[in-house]
Amino acid sequence: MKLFNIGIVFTAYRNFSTKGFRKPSFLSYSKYKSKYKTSSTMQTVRRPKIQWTEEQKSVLSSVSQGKSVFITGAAGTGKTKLVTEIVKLLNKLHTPSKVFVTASTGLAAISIKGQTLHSFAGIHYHTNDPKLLYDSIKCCKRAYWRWRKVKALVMDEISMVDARFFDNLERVARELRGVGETWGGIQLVVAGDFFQLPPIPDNDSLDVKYAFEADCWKESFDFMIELTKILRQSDPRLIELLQGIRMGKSDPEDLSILKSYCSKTKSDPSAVQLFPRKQNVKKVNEERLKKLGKAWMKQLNQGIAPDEVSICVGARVMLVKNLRTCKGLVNGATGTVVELVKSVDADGVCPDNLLPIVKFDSGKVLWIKPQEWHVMVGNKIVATRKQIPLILAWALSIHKCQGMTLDKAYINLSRAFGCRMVYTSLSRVRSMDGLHLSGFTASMIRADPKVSDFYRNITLQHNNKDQGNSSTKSTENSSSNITCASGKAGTAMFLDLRIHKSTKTNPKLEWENLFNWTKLS
Ligand SMILES: Nc1ncnc2c1ncn2[C@@H]1O[C@H](COP(=O)(O)OP(=O)(O)OP(=O)(O)O)[C@@H](O)[C@H]1O
Repeated sequence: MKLFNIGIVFTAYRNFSTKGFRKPSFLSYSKYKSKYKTSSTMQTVRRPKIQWTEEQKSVLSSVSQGKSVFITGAAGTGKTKLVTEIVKLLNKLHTPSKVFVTASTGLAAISIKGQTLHSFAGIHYHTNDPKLLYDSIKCCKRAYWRWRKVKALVMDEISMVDARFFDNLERVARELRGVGETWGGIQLVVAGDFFQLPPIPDNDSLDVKYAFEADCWKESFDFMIELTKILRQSDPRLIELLQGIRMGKSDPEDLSILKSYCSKTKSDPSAVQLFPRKQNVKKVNEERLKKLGKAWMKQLNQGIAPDEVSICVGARVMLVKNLRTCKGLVNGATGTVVELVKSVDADGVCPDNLLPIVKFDSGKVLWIKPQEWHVMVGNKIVATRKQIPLILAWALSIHKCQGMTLDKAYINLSRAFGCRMVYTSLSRVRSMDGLHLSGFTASMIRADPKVSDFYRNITLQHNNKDQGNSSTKSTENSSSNITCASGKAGTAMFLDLRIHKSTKTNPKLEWENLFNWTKLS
Protein backbone atom coordinates (compact mmCIF):
# COMPACT_ATOMS: atom_id res chain seq x y z
CA MET A 1 0.00 0.00 0.00
CA LYS A 2 1.33 3.41 -0.89
CA LEU A 3 1.55 6.36 1.44
CA PHE A 4 1.47 9.84 -0.02
CA ASN A 5 2.56 13.17 1.32
CA ILE A 6 0.48 16.00 0.03
CA GLY A 7 2.30 19.24 0.66
CA ILE A 8 1.50 22.87 0.27
CA VAL A 9 1.03 23.71 -3.36
CA PHE A 10 1.96 27.29 -2.88
CA THR A 11 2.34 29.50 0.12
CA ALA A 12 2.18 32.99 1.52
CA TYR A 13 2.17 35.89 -0.87
CA ARG A 14 1.95 39.30 0.61
CA ASN A 15 -0.47 41.71 -0.97
CA PHE A 16 -1.69 38.96 -3.21
CA SER A 17 -3.97 40.38 -5.84
CA THR A 18 -7.56 39.20 -5.72
CA LYS A 19 -7.51 39.22 -9.50
CA GLY A 20 -7.76 35.83 -11.02
CA PHE A 21 -9.14 34.27 -7.85
CA ARG A 22 -12.04 32.03 -8.45
CA LYS A 23 -14.22 30.02 -6.19
CA PRO A 24 -13.02 26.46 -5.61
CA SER A 25 -14.47 24.23 -8.28
CA PHE A 26 -15.32 20.58 -7.94
CA LEU A 27 -15.24 17.88 -10.54
CA SER A 28 -18.29 15.74 -10.12
CA TYR A 29 -16.61 12.49 -11.00
CA SER A 30 -19.65 10.52 -11.92
CA LYS A 31 -17.66 7.35 -12.44
CA TYR A 32 -16.26 7.57 -8.90
CA LYS A 33 -19.65 8.46 -7.58
CA SER A 34 -21.20 5.39 -9.05
CA LYS A 35 -18.26 3.22 -7.97
CA TYR A 36 -18.54 4.33 -4.35
CA LYS A 37 -22.27 4.81 -4.42
CA THR A 38 -24.03 5.26 -1.10
CA SER A 39 -25.36 1.93 0.07
CA SER A 40 -29.04 1.85 0.71
CA THR A 41 -28.43 1.04 4.37
CA MET A 42 -26.23 4.08 4.92
CA GLN A 43 -28.08 7.04 6.24
CA THR A 44 -27.39 10.33 4.57
CA VAL A 45 -27.10 13.06 7.18
CA ARG A 46 -29.04 16.09 6.02
CA ARG A 47 -28.19 19.26 7.86
CA PRO A 48 -31.26 21.21 8.95
CA LYS A 49 -32.01 24.35 7.01
CA ILE A 50 -31.05 27.48 8.89
CA GLN A 51 -34.03 29.31 10.26
CA TRP A 52 -32.86 32.00 12.64
CA THR A 53 -34.34 31.70 16.10
CA GLU A 54 -35.99 34.72 17.73
CA GLU A 55 -32.89 35.12 19.91
CA GLN A 56 -30.58 35.08 16.90
CA LYS A 57 -32.85 37.54 15.10
CA SER A 58 -32.72 39.90 18.06
CA VAL A 59 -28.92 39.93 17.83
CA LEU A 60 -29.04 40.62 14.08
CA SER A 61 -31.43 43.46 14.74
CA SER A 62 -29.15 45.00 17.38
CA VAL A 63 -26.09 44.69 15.17
CA SER A 64 -27.94 46.38 12.32
CA GLN A 65 -28.62 49.29 14.70
CA GLY A 66 -24.88 49.68 15.21
CA LYS A 67 -24.87 48.21 18.73
CA SER A 68 -21.92 46.43 20.27
CA VAL A 69 -23.05 42.95 21.27
CA PHE A 70 -21.90 40.06 23.43
CA ILE A 71 -23.36 36.70 22.46
CA THR A 72 -23.02 33.83 24.88
CA GLY A 73 -24.80 30.51 25.33
CA ALA A 74 -24.11 26.83 25.72
CA ALA A 75 -22.23 24.79 23.13
CA GLY A 76 -24.30 24.35 19.98
CA THR A 77 -26.63 27.30 20.47
CA GLY A 78 -25.53 28.71 17.12
CA LYS A 79 -23.13 31.44 18.24
CA THR A 80 -20.58 30.87 15.49
CA LYS A 81 -23.23 30.38 12.80
CA LEU A 82 -24.76 33.66 13.89
CA VAL A 83 -21.37 35.38 13.83
CA THR A 84 -20.92 34.43 10.16
CA GLU A 85 -24.28 36.03 9.36
CA ILE A 86 -23.39 39.09 11.42
CA VAL A 87 -20.20 39.51 9.38
CA LYS A 88 -22.29 39.74 6.18
CA LEU A 89 -24.47 42.34 7.86
CA LEU A 90 -21.48 44.35 9.11
CA ASN A 91 -19.93 44.26 5.64
CA LYS A 92 -23.06 45.95 4.32
CA LEU A 93 -23.15 48.45 7.19
CA HIS A 94 -19.51 49.50 7.17
CA THR A 95 -18.08 48.12 3.88
CA PRO A 96 -15.93 44.97 4.08
CA SER A 97 -12.62 46.81 4.30
CA LYS A 98 -13.62 48.24 7.69
CA VAL A 99 -14.83 45.00 9.22
CA PHE A 100 -12.27 42.72 10.87
CA VAL A 101 -13.16 39.18 11.83
CA THR A 102 -11.06 37.50 14.52
CA ALA A 103 -11.04 34.59 16.94
CA SER A 104 -8.84 33.69 19.87
CA THR A 105 -7.40 30.60 18.15
CA GLY A 106 -6.25 29.88 14.61
CA LEU A 107 -8.73 27.06 14.20
CA ALA A 108 -11.69 29.13 15.33
CA ALA A 109 -10.52 31.95 13.05
CA ILE A 110 -10.46 29.61 10.04
CA SER A 111 -14.05 28.56 10.61
CA ILE A 112 -15.27 32.16 10.40
CA LYS A 113 -12.89 33.12 7.59
CA GLY A 114 -10.96 35.51 9.77
CA GLN A 115 -7.61 35.92 11.45
CA THR A 116 -6.44 35.48 15.02
CA LEU A 117 -7.04 38.35 17.42
CA HIS A 118 -3.29 38.61 17.97
CA SER A 119 -2.60 38.88 14.26
CA PHE A 120 -5.29 41.54 13.77
CA ALA A 121 -3.95 43.51 16.72
CA GLY A 122 -0.37 43.32 15.46
CA ILE A 123 0.98 41.40 18.45
CA HIS A 124 3.74 38.93 17.76
CA TYR A 125 4.74 38.05 21.29
CA HIS A 126 2.92 37.66 24.56
CA THR A 127 2.96 40.52 27.03
CA ASN A 128 0.56 41.92 29.57
CA ASP A 129 2.49 45.18 29.84
CA PRO A 130 0.13 47.76 28.31
CA LYS A 131 2.91 50.23 27.44
CA LEU A 132 5.00 47.58 25.67
CA LEU A 133 1.93 46.38 23.83
CA TYR A 134 0.95 49.88 22.74
CA ASP A 135 4.48 50.70 21.56
CA SER A 136 4.89 47.48 19.60
CA ILE A 137 1.54 47.90 17.84
CA LYS A 138 2.29 51.53 17.06
CA CYS A 139 5.58 50.53 15.44
CA CYS A 140 3.84 48.05 13.15
CA LYS A 141 2.55 50.13 10.26
CA ARG A 142 -0.03 47.64 9.10
CA ALA A 143 -1.43 47.07 12.57
CA TYR A 144 -1.61 50.81 13.20
CA TRP A 145 -3.51 51.21 9.95
CA ARG A 146 -5.93 48.42 10.89
CA TRP A 147 -6.71 49.99 14.27
CA ARG A 148 -7.30 53.36 12.63
CA LYS A 149 -9.53 51.93 9.93
CA VAL A 150 -11.62 49.36 11.76
CA LYS A 151 -15.29 50.20 12.25
CA ALA A 152 -16.47 46.80 13.43
CA LEU A 153 -14.43 44.15 15.22
CA VAL A 154 -15.67 40.56 15.62
CA MET A 155 -14.12 38.27 18.26
CA ASP A 156 -15.19 34.64 18.46
CA GLU A 157 -14.30 32.10 21.20
CA ILE A 158 -13.86 34.86 23.80
CA SER A 159 -13.58 32.25 26.59
CA MET A 160 -9.92 31.85 25.64
CA VAL A 161 -9.12 35.58 25.80
CA ASP A 162 -7.46 36.84 28.98
CA ALA A 163 -9.02 39.82 30.83
CA ARG A 164 -5.74 41.77 30.86
CA PHE A 165 -5.37 41.31 27.12
CA PHE A 166 -8.97 42.48 26.56
CA ASP A 167 -8.36 45.62 28.66
CA ASN A 168 -5.08 46.33 26.91
CA LEU A 169 -6.66 46.09 23.47
CA GLU A 170 -9.45 48.44 24.53
CA ARG A 171 -6.87 50.96 25.62
CA VAL A 172 -4.88 50.53 22.41
CA ALA A 173 -8.07 51.12 20.40
CA ARG A 174 -8.87 54.33 22.26
CA GLU A 175 -5.36 55.71 22.09
CA LEU A 176 -4.49 54.78 18.52
CA ARG A 177 -7.79 56.05 17.20
CA GLY A 178 -7.65 59.20 19.30
CA VAL A 179 -11.29 58.71 20.31
CA GLY A 180 -12.16 58.81 24.00
CA GLU A 181 -15.13 56.41 23.78
CA THR A 182 -14.79 52.78 24.92
CA TRP A 183 -12.91 50.84 22.23
CA GLY A 184 -12.43 54.14 20.41
CA GLY A 185 -15.99 53.88 19.07
CA ILE A 186 -15.50 50.49 17.35
CA GLN A 187 -18.65 48.36 17.05
CA LEU A 188 -17.78 45.12 18.87
CA VAL A 189 -19.29 41.71 18.24
CA VAL A 190 -18.00 39.22 20.80
CA ALA A 191 -19.12 35.60 21.12
CA GLY A 192 -18.23 32.64 23.30
CA ASP A 193 -19.13 30.41 26.21
CA PHE A 194 -17.11 30.85 29.38
CA PHE A 195 -17.99 27.31 30.47
CA GLN A 196 -15.80 26.02 27.64
CA LEU A 197 -12.02 26.10 27.41
CA PRO A 198 -10.46 28.99 29.38
CA PRO A 199 -7.53 31.30 28.52
CA ILE A 200 -4.16 29.58 28.69
CA PRO A 201 -2.45 31.08 31.77
CA ASP A 202 0.94 32.80 31.48
CA ASN A 203 4.02 30.82 32.35
CA ASP A 204 4.64 32.99 35.38
CA SER A 205 1.12 32.81 36.79
CA LEU A 206 -1.51 30.15 37.01
CA ASP A 207 -4.22 32.69 37.61
CA VAL A 208 -6.92 32.58 34.94
CA LYS A 209 -8.66 35.90 34.36
CA TYR A 210 -11.65 35.69 32.06
CA ALA A 211 -12.53 38.46 29.67
CA PHE A 212 -15.67 39.20 31.72
CA GLU A 213 -13.33 40.22 34.54
CA ALA A 214 -11.80 42.95 32.39
CA ASP A 215 -12.30 46.50 33.72
CA CYS A 216 -13.83 47.63 30.42
CA TRP A 217 -16.11 44.58 30.02
CA LYS A 218 -19.38 46.12 31.14
CA GLU A 219 -19.12 49.30 29.15
CA SER A 220 -17.97 47.45 26.04
CA PHE A 221 -21.48 46.28 25.12
CA ASP A 222 -24.90 47.80 24.47
CA PHE A 223 -26.54 44.43 24.16
CA MET A 224 -25.74 41.09 25.71
CA ILE A 225 -27.65 37.91 25.14
CA GLU A 226 -27.46 34.32 26.19
CA LEU A 227 -28.71 32.08 23.39
CA THR A 228 -30.70 29.27 24.93
CA LYS A 229 -31.95 27.08 22.09
CA ILE A 230 -29.61 24.17 21.52
CA LEU A 231 -29.32 23.62 17.78
CA ARG A 232 -26.56 21.02 17.61
CA GLN A 233 -28.40 18.31 19.52
CA SER A 234 -32.07 17.44 19.32
CA ASP A 235 -32.21 14.71 21.99
CA PRO A 236 -33.78 16.43 25.05
CA ARG A 237 -32.08 14.01 27.46
CA LEU A 238 -28.63 14.82 26.07
CA ILE A 239 -29.37 18.54 26.10
CA GLU A 240 -30.43 18.37 29.73
CA LEU A 241 -27.43 16.27 30.70
CA LEU A 242 -25.02 18.67 29.01
CA GLN A 243 -26.66 21.62 30.75
CA GLY A 244 -25.94 19.96 34.10
CA ILE A 245 -22.31 19.21 33.21
CA ARG A 246 -21.83 22.76 31.90
CA MET A 247 -22.78 24.11 35.32
CA GLY A 248 -20.56 21.55 37.07
CA LYS A 249 -23.50 19.61 38.47
CA SER A 250 -23.22 15.86 38.71
CA ASP A 251 -26.73 14.57 39.11
CA PRO A 252 -26.75 10.82 40.02
CA GLU A 253 -29.17 10.10 37.18
CA ASP A 254 -26.90 11.91 34.69
CA LEU A 255 -23.88 10.05 36.05
CA SER A 256 -25.44 6.66 35.62
CA ILE A 257 -26.37 7.56 32.03
CA LEU A 258 -22.81 8.67 31.33
CA LYS A 259 -21.39 5.54 32.91
CA SER A 260 -23.56 3.42 30.66
CA TYR A 261 -21.70 5.02 27.75
CA CYS A 262 -18.31 4.12 29.18
CA SER A 263 -16.85 1.15 27.39
CA LYS A 264 -13.37 -0.21 27.15
CA THR A 265 -13.79 -1.52 23.65
CA LYS A 266 -13.88 0.98 20.83
CA SER A 267 -16.98 -0.47 19.28
CA ASP A 268 -17.19 2.00 16.43
CA PRO A 269 -13.91 2.43 14.57
CA SER A 270 -15.34 5.26 12.47
CA ALA A 271 -15.90 7.47 15.55
CA VAL A 272 -13.36 10.23 16.05
CA GLN A 273 -11.31 9.67 19.21
CA LEU A 274 -10.98 12.78 21.38
CA PHE A 275 -8.14 13.10 23.86
CA PRO A 276 -7.14 15.83 26.30
CA ARG A 277 -3.49 15.58 25.28
CA LYS A 278 -1.74 15.92 21.93
CA GLN A 279 0.61 12.98 22.59
CA ASN A 280 -2.33 10.56 22.64
CA VAL A 281 -3.73 12.09 19.47
CA LYS A 282 -0.42 11.68 17.71
CA LYS A 283 0.02 8.14 18.97
CA VAL A 284 -3.37 6.95 17.78
CA ASN A 285 -3.05 8.60 14.37
CA GLU A 286 0.43 7.19 13.85
CA GLU A 287 -0.52 3.70 14.99
CA ARG A 288 -3.59 3.61 12.81
CA LEU A 289 -1.69 4.85 9.79
CA LYS A 290 0.98 2.23 10.33
CA LYS A 291 -1.66 -0.44 10.71
CA LEU A 292 -2.75 0.29 7.20
CA GLY A 293 0.50 -1.22 6.05
CA LYS A 294 3.14 1.47 5.71
CA ALA A 295 5.97 2.45 8.04
CA TRP A 296 5.67 5.93 9.39
CA MET A 297 8.19 8.20 7.74
CA LYS A 298 7.68 11.80 8.73
CA GLN A 299 6.34 13.49 11.77
CA LEU A 300 2.80 14.52 11.11
CA ASN A 301 1.93 18.09 11.68
CA GLN A 302 -1.45 17.81 13.30
CA GLY A 303 -2.48 21.44 13.00
CA ILE A 304 -5.48 22.40 10.98
CA ALA A 305 -4.27 22.63 7.41
CA PRO A 306 -0.89 21.14 8.38
CA ASP A 307 2.13 21.75 6.15
CA GLU A 308 2.03 18.17 5.09
CA VAL A 309 -0.50 15.44 5.45
CA SER A 310 0.33 11.79 4.86
CA ILE A 311 -2.57 9.69 3.72
CA CYS A 312 -3.24 6.39 2.08
CA VAL A 313 -6.25 4.43 1.00
CA GLY A 314 -8.19 3.49 4.11
CA ALA A 315 -7.05 6.52 6.12
CA ARG A 316 -9.70 8.17 8.29
CA VAL A 317 -9.78 11.85 7.46
CA MET A 318 -11.65 14.99 8.48
CA LEU A 319 -12.52 18.01 6.36
CA VAL A 320 -11.11 21.23 7.74
CA LYS A 321 -13.03 23.50 5.41
CA ASN A 322 -16.68 23.88 4.43
CA LEU A 323 -16.97 22.50 0.89
CA ARG A 324 -20.65 21.96 0.29
CA THR A 325 -22.58 23.08 3.33
CA CYS A 326 -25.98 22.04 1.97
CA LYS A 327 -24.75 18.45 1.54
CA GLY A 328 -23.16 18.26 4.97
CA LEU A 329 -19.60 18.41 3.58
CA VAL A 330 -18.56 20.89 6.23
CA ASN A 331 -15.63 21.52 8.50
CA GLY A 332 -15.58 18.48 10.83
CA ALA A 333 -17.14 15.96 8.40
CA THR A 334 -15.31 12.65 8.61
CA GLY A 335 -14.79 9.92 6.07
CA THR A 336 -12.36 7.40 4.62
CA VAL A 337 -9.97 7.73 1.71
CA VAL A 338 -11.13 5.21 -0.88
CA GLU A 339 -8.81 5.97 -3.76
CA LEU A 340 -5.97 8.24 -4.88
CA VAL A 341 -6.26 9.45 -8.45
CA LYS A 342 -4.27 11.68 -10.75
CA SER A 343 -5.84 15.05 -11.42
CA VAL A 344 -6.12 16.52 -14.88
CA ASP A 345 -6.00 20.29 -15.18
CA ALA A 346 -7.94 22.42 -17.64
CA ASP A 347 -5.31 21.89 -20.37
CA GLY A 348 -5.47 18.15 -20.00
CA VAL A 349 -2.07 18.08 -18.29
CA CYS A 350 -1.60 15.51 -15.54
CA PRO A 351 0.28 17.13 -12.64
CA ASP A 352 2.26 14.78 -10.44
CA ASN A 353 -0.04 15.09 -7.46
CA LEU A 354 -2.38 12.30 -6.60
CA LEU A 355 -5.58 13.51 -5.07
CA PRO A 356 -7.78 11.56 -2.67
CA ILE A 357 -11.35 10.47 -3.19
CA VAL A 358 -13.09 10.43 0.16
CA LYS A 359 -16.21 8.55 1.04
CA PHE A 360 -17.77 10.57 3.84
CA ASP A 361 -19.68 8.92 6.67
CA SER A 362 -22.82 10.57 5.34
CA GLY A 363 -22.41 8.43 2.21
CA LYS A 364 -21.29 11.30 -0.03
CA VAL A 365 -18.23 10.70 -2.17
CA LEU A 366 -16.02 13.60 -3.16
CA TRP A 367 -12.80 14.00 -5.02
CA ILE A 368 -10.87 16.37 -2.79
CA LYS A 369 -8.99 19.05 -4.65
CA PRO A 370 -6.63 21.56 -3.07
CA GLN A 371 -8.47 24.46 -1.45
CA GLU A 372 -7.36 27.97 -0.78
CA TRP A 373 -7.09 29.60 2.64
CA HIS A 374 -6.74 33.32 2.78
CA VAL A 375 -5.47 35.62 5.47
CA MET A 376 -7.71 38.64 5.23
CA VAL A 377 -6.99 42.14 6.33
CA GLY A 378 -10.40 43.72 5.96
CA ASN A 379 -11.52 42.63 2.51
CA LYS A 380 -7.98 42.28 1.19
CA ILE A 381 -6.16 39.00 0.80
CA VAL A 382 -2.62 39.38 2.18
CA ALA A 383 -1.56 35.76 2.15
CA THR A 384 -2.88 32.59 0.66
CA ARG A 385 -2.23 28.92 1.04
CA LYS A 386 -3.48 26.13 -1.16
CA GLN A 387 -3.65 22.55 -0.07
CA ILE A 388 -5.76 19.49 0.55
CA PRO A 389 -8.36 20.36 3.22
CA LEU A 390 -7.93 17.16 5.17
CA ILE A 391 -6.34 16.05 8.41
CA LEU A 392 -6.00 12.54 9.81
CA ALA A 393 -9.01 11.89 11.98
CA TRP A 394 -8.70 8.69 13.90
CA ALA A 395 -8.03 11.01 16.83
CA LEU A 396 -8.23 14.71 17.73
CA SER A 397 -7.35 16.74 20.79
CA ILE A 398 -10.22 18.20 22.79
CA HIS A 399 -8.73 21.66 22.26
CA LYS A 400 -8.81 21.14 18.51
CA CYS A 401 -12.42 20.02 18.52
CA GLN A 402 -13.80 23.09 20.34
CA GLY A 403 -16.38 24.58 17.98
CA MET A 404 -16.88 21.37 15.99
CA THR A 405 -20.04 19.35 15.51
CA LEU A 406 -19.38 15.59 15.33
CA ASP A 407 -21.75 12.78 14.43
CA LYS A 408 -19.88 10.34 16.67
CA ALA A 409 -16.90 10.45 19.00
CA TYR A 410 -14.99 8.10 21.25
CA ILE A 411 -13.97 10.34 24.15
CA ASN A 412 -11.11 9.26 26.37
CA LEU A 413 -10.96 11.49 29.44
CA SER A 414 -8.41 9.51 31.42
CA ARG A 415 -5.80 12.29 31.26
CA ALA A 416 -8.18 15.24 31.29
CA PHE A 417 -6.87 18.45 32.82
CA GLY A 418 -8.80 21.58 33.73
CA CYS A 419 -12.49 21.47 34.52
CA ARG A 420 -13.89 22.30 31.09
CA MET A 421 -12.79 19.24 29.12
CA VAL A 422 -15.76 17.01 29.95
CA TYR A 423 -18.31 19.58 28.84
CA THR A 424 -16.39 20.79 25.79
CA SER A 425 -15.86 17.25 24.46
CA LEU A 426 -19.29 15.79 25.24
CA SER A 427 -21.08 18.75 23.72
CA ARG A 428 -19.56 18.03 20.28
CA VAL A 429 -21.82 15.08 19.47
CA ARG A 430 -25.28 15.50 18.02
CA SER A 431 -26.88 12.60 19.89
CA MET A 432 -26.28 9.98 22.56
CA ASP A 433 -26.03 7.36 19.81
CA GLY A 434 -22.78 8.95 18.70
CA LEU A 435 -21.22 8.91 22.17
CA HIS A 436 -18.57 6.45 23.42
CA LEU A 437 -16.87 7.37 26.66
CA SER A 438 -13.92 6.15 28.69
CA GLY A 439 -11.74 7.27 31.58
CA PHE A 440 -14.65 9.27 32.98
CA THR A 441 -15.25 9.81 36.69
CA ALA A 442 -17.87 11.90 38.43
CA SER A 443 -15.24 14.18 40.00
CA MET A 444 -14.38 15.45 36.51
CA ILE A 445 -17.66 17.34 36.31
CA ARG A 446 -16.69 20.70 37.66
CA ALA A 447 -17.29 24.29 36.67
CA ASP A 448 -15.11 27.21 37.64
CA PRO A 449 -16.98 29.03 40.45
CA LYS A 450 -16.02 32.38 38.86
CA VAL A 451 -17.77 31.40 35.64
CA SER A 452 -20.78 30.01 37.50
CA ASP A 453 -21.07 33.31 39.38
CA PHE A 454 -20.85 35.29 36.16
CA TYR A 455 -23.79 33.39 34.68
CA ARG A 456 -25.72 33.28 37.95
CA ASN A 457 -25.59 37.02 38.32
CA ILE A 458 -26.62 37.75 34.81
CA THR A 459 -29.88 39.61 34.66
CA LEU A 460 -31.84 40.30 31.56
CA GLN A 461 -33.06 43.72 30.77
CA HIS A 462 -35.74 44.39 28.26
CA ASN A 463 -35.01 47.80 26.90
CA ASN A 464 -37.26 49.87 24.82
CA LYS A 465 -35.49 50.28 21.56
CA ASP A 466 -37.83 53.14 20.68
CA GLN A 467 -36.60 55.15 23.66
CA GLY A 468 -33.45 56.17 21.88
CA ASN A 469 -31.05 54.38 24.20
CA SER A 470 -29.45 52.31 21.49
CA SER A 471 -26.43 54.44 20.82
CA THR A 472 -25.06 54.67 24.34
CA LYS A 473 -23.22 51.91 26.11
CA SER A 474 -25.31 50.56 28.96
CA THR A 475 -23.62 51.61 32.15
CA GLU A 476 -26.74 51.61 34.30
CA ASN A 477 -27.57 48.28 35.85
CA SER A 478 -24.37 47.13 34.31
CA SER A 479 -23.46 44.52 36.86
CA SER A 480 -23.13 41.73 34.29
CA ASN A 481 -26.43 42.65 32.75
CA ILE A 482 -27.65 40.94 29.70
CA THR A 483 -29.47 43.59 27.77
CA CYS A 484 -32.07 42.69 25.26
CA ALA A 485 -33.82 45.08 22.91
CA SER A 486 -37.55 44.76 22.96
CA GLY A 487 -40.30 46.11 20.74
CA LYS A 488 -42.53 46.75 23.74
CA ALA A 489 -42.83 50.46 24.49
CA GLY A 490 -41.78 51.93 27.78
CA THR A 491 -40.94 48.82 29.75
CA ALA A 492 -37.74 47.68 31.31
CA MET A 493 -37.75 44.20 32.69
CA PHE A 494 -35.15 42.21 34.52
CA LEU A 495 -35.21 38.48 34.49
CA ASP A 496 -32.82 36.43 36.52
CA LEU A 497 -31.07 33.77 34.52
CA ARG A 498 -31.16 31.49 37.53
CA ILE A 499 -34.26 29.98 35.94
CA HIS A 500 -31.93 28.87 33.21
CA LYS A 501 -31.36 25.38 34.60
CA SER A 502 -34.20 23.34 33.23
CA THR A 503 -36.07 21.20 35.69
CA LYS A 504 -35.84 17.46 35.31
CA THR A 505 -39.59 17.15 35.42
CA ASN A 506 -40.38 19.60 32.69
CA PRO A 507 -37.37 20.92 30.81
CA LYS A 508 -39.49 22.08 27.91
CA LEU A 509 -41.52 24.43 30.05
CA GLU A 510 -38.39 26.16 31.26
CA TRP A 511 -37.11 26.60 27.75
CA GLU A 512 -40.37 28.20 26.79
CA ASN A 513 -40.09 30.59 29.72
CA LEU A 514 -36.70 31.59 28.52
CA PHE A 515 -37.95 32.37 25.06
CA ASN A 516 -40.34 34.94 26.46
CA TRP A 517 -37.66 37.54 26.81
CA THR A 518 -36.39 37.19 23.30
CA LYS A 519 -39.72 37.37 21.53
CA LEU A 520 -39.68 40.74 19.93
CA SER A 521 -42.92 40.96 18.06
N1 LIG B 1 -30.86 28.88 13.35
C1 LIG B 1 -30.33 27.68 13.13
N2 LIG B 1 -31.09 26.70 12.57
C2 LIG B 1 -30.59 25.45 12.37
N3 LIG B 1 -29.32 25.08 12.68
C3 LIG B 1 -28.52 26.00 13.24
C4 LIG B 1 -28.97 27.36 13.49
N4 LIG B 1 -27.94 28.05 14.05
C5 LIG B 1 -26.90 27.18 14.14
N5 LIG B 1 -27.25 25.97 13.66
C6 LIG B 1 -26.44 24.74 13.59
O1 LIG B 1 -26.20 24.30 14.93
C7 LIG B 1 -24.90 23.71 15.04
C8 LIG B 1 -24.12 24.42 16.14
O2 LIG B 1 -23.90 25.78 15.74
P1 LIG B 1 -22.57 26.57 16.14
O3 LIG B 1 -21.36 25.75 15.86
O4 LIG B 1 -22.70 27.92 15.54
O5 LIG B 1 -22.79 26.63 17.72
P2 LIG B 1 -21.86 27.32 18.81
O6 LIG B 1 -22.80 27.94 19.79
O7 LIG B 1 -20.87 28.22 18.17
O8 LIG B 1 -21.16 26.05 19.43
P3 LIG B 1 -19.76 25.95 20.22
O9 LIG B 1 -19.92 26.80 21.46
O10 LIG B 1 -19.67 24.50 20.53
O11 LIG B 1 -18.70 26.44 19.29
C9 LIG B 1 -24.24 23.87 13.67
O12 LIG B 1 -24.41 22.65 12.97
C10 LIG B 1 -25.05 24.98 13.01
O13 LIG B 1 -25.07 24.89 11.60
